[in-house]
Amino acid sequence: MDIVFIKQLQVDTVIGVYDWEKTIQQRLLLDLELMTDISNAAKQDDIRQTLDYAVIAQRVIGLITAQPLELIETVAERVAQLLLNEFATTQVKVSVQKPGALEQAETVGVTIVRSRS
Ligand SMILES: Nc1nc2c(c(=O)[nH]1)N=C([C@H](O)[C@@H](O)CO)CN2
Repeated sequence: MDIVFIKQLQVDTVIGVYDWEKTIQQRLLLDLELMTDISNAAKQDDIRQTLDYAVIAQRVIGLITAQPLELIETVAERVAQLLLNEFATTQVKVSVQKPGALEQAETVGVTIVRSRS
């Protein structure tokens, strides 16, 4: 199986558990991997036969910025379900980092893998 991926997608949004976080935007960084078969697209050099990463990026940014959320876990799960529901992929890996969250760490985050059931 092949993979279409996006690394370090920057999304500025309202995210966090604490009251002070609900009035500011913070940056999330997303790594997305979508399992798919790219062989036909490659053979025919045809964007219509693969997953367009530009379309995926815009859709994911739209989803995340649509409403405030508390947990990065919720972001990861919602993004995974969107990718499985709207794009031709059987399995996705979604990592969400919140680099500003911990002063003592470069970054924090979660990674999930979800498959079409
Ligand atoms: N597992 C998680 N732990 C924490 C989260 C989270 O989303 N998932 N969020 C926070 C706060 O919002 C924090 O980022 C504020 O700096 C704390 N722990």
